[in-house]
Amino acid sequence: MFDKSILPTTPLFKLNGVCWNLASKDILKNISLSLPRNKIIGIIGPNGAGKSSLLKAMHGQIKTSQGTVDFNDQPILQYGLKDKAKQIAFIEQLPELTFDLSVYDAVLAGRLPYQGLFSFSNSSDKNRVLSALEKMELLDKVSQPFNTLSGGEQQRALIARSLVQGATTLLLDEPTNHLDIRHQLELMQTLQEFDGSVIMTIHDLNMASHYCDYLILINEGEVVKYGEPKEVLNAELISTTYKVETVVKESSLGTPYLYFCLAESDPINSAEPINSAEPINSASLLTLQSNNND
Ligand SMILES: Nc1ncnc2c1ncn2[C@@H]1O[C@H](COP(=O)(O)OP(=O)(O)OP(=O)(O)O)[C@@H](O)[C@H]1O
Repeated sequence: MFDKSILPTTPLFKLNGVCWNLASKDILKNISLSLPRNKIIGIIGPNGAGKSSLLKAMHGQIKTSQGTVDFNDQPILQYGLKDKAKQIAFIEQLPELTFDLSVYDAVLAGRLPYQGLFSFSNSSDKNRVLSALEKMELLDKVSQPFNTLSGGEQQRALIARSLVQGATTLLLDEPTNHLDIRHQLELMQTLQEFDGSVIMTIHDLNMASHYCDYLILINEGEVVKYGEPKEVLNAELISTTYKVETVVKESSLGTPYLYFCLAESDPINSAEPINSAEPINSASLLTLQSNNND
């Protein structure tokens, strides 16, 4: 659980001059960031920019070449595995997950950090698992093999495991990957309702604009811009970083909405917008969300 002695104003993560060099390649270059708690923060940038590497550095999965990563005012590399797992859940991209377990057992695995060498799960663990599955609307799948769930259901089961783990910080690597638009919206809504902090890599800039409180735009291992979506999703910055023509409009909710095309075409009138089709028209988005709540 979150350590109550930590002041709410203490950054969740503080990165100071983080560099990661591997085989003479600079994968992360001098990254300094101070990230607030209880927000949804999106890491955006082109393929190979270093988004997943940054997420792994925050989780202490890689030993950076220079600089420090502090989580709740303590170096992430000093956390023991169990202690870290009680606070942070790292959810990788789905294709790498091959649980040969039932949904129940996959979620119960979230209690491992709380168990001793010879202790087994008890009735309170069972209640936690069932309550998390209920929250994620997966109670009817409890005995189903995890591998047979749809991508969206697997993501929800992994979030249930994070809840059972007691983690108040979720680090997610491209959680919307492989999900159809409805499941993407459902997942983002679940993350909005999560009672804690969420940091995720995400490719869909319009989805990021709509759901993230802050964005970190990175390119070639460097932070290009960090701030609120309206500061980061600037046509010039996005055009330069992604090497596409970009036009930014304002959605009816006041968030940036971006149109793209390859250089020298007109982004709005060109035939094929490359990411989410026609405005993630906020009205229809909200209609869908409110339908889900019925
Ligand atoms: N373990 C590794 N060994 C060698 N190179 C690596 C390793 N991890 C990452 N890289 C390289 O670092 C760069 C950044 O990779 P990373 O996966 O962080 O990018 P990304 O922004 O998440 O990309 P994508 O959007 O394609 O998932 C890439 O050039 C990648 O090949």
